[in-house]
Amino acid sequence: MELQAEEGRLIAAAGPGRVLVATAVPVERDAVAAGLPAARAGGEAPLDVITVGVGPASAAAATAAALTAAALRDRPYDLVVSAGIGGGFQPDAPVGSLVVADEVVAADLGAETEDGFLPVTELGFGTVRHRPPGELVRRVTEATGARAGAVLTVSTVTGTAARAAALRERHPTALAEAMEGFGVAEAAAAQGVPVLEIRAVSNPVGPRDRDAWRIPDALAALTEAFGKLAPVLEGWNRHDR
Ligand SMILES: O=C(O)c1cccc(C(=O)CC[C@H]2O[C@@H](n3cnc4c(=O)[nH]cnc43)[C@H](O)[C@@H]2O)c1
Repeated sequence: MELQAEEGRLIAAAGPGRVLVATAVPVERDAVAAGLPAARAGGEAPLDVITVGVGPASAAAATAAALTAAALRDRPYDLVVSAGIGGGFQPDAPVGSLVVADEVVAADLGAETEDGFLPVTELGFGTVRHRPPGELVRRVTEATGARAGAVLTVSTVTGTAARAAALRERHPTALAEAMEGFGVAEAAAAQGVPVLEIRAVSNPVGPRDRDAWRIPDALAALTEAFGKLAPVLEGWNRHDR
């Protein structure tokens, strides 16, 4: 496999569409890269896998920097993928399973009131939702067997059954939560680039229980998924939307 290592990132082969995969931490980056096919000699349009840090702010800043750098080199990306491990809402997203976001939702961006949570959109600001291209989501589910549903972005990992239930009540289609998707999506949207989010479930969303974590299994699921996804991502371009 032709794989160039640079500071904080790996470059592997892809096809016509330029794809940026944003993972939070190096183990996730390496799990994604391990699933990618060998680069074609002299191949154009690499698929880049980078680390963007934990949490939406770090993810947005690092993704924006990578997108801007690529655009300034006249090699803009056609698609950004937020990928990594995440918590799964039970029983719909069991540990070890794969989830693809049909919506990337900022679940705790808003205000607490006596009557409950208000998203920033109801306060008159911004956005709390990005929608990946439906056709691409469909192709990902077909290629990998991933379930499609909302993936929530939170700044605080859920640690109680009560909070898990409250999130699910506000977002009935939610299958997973993680901490970077919305930040990656905001950076992509600011540059007019579509976004996708893929999460391998490492733990249930709910009461904190480190013994229930299955990080190696989730990383293996991520590797397997990207093995199947490479042709889908390569073959897709933003005009397919
Ligand atoms: O110490 C804890 O109780 C705890 C529980 C869940 C996650 C963490 C992390 O520090 C990992 C954050 C990291 O992994 C993604 N992730 C994985 N599972 C979840 C989750 O259930 N809720 C939110 N994020 C999760 C996340 O995207 C970060 O990159 C600690």
